[in-house]
Amino acid sequence: MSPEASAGESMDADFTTCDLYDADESLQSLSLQLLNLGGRVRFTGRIRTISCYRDNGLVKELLNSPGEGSVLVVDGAGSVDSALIGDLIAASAIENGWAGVLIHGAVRDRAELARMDLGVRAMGSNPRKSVKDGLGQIDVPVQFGGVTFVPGATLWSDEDGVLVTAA
Ligand SMILES: O=C([O-])CC(=O)C(=O)O
Repeated sequence: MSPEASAGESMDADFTTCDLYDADESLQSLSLQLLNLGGRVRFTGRIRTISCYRDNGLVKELLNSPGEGSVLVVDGAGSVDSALIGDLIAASAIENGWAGVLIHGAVRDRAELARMDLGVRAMGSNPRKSVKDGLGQIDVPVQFGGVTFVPGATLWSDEDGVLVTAA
């Protein structure tokens, strides 16, 4: 696929990360092996971010607002001690037009998430909920797995991995 074709990426996700990387080796590639847990394995969109720790108040709030095809990157500090989304929050993300959620942390309700039309990548799962105090930050650059995720950058995710436009 040509870089011109990739510039017109859309909801139908007509891309592969391997082709994108071959066309542009300046793309950042995530080394962290996040599991594909959503029903939509191939997804792309503009990045929004949240930084939080075992508190998903902001995640719930943001995914309940218009996503306009964006991908929410949640830096949960790599904690898998409690889940940052489950099927209810995922359902509100779909209703609000989000393309996907990529979590440096855990989810719950895996069986449901696998059936939902949403991109979901995370380190793993935990049935324990997070608190909802709303502590954390929205739309700040976050860094993990060798990638800097800047709000407004583009992310592509498929079976092979995750690419992000240069910071
Ligand atoms: O509410 C939560 O913290 C996560 C959850 O169970 C859901 O989204 O269904």
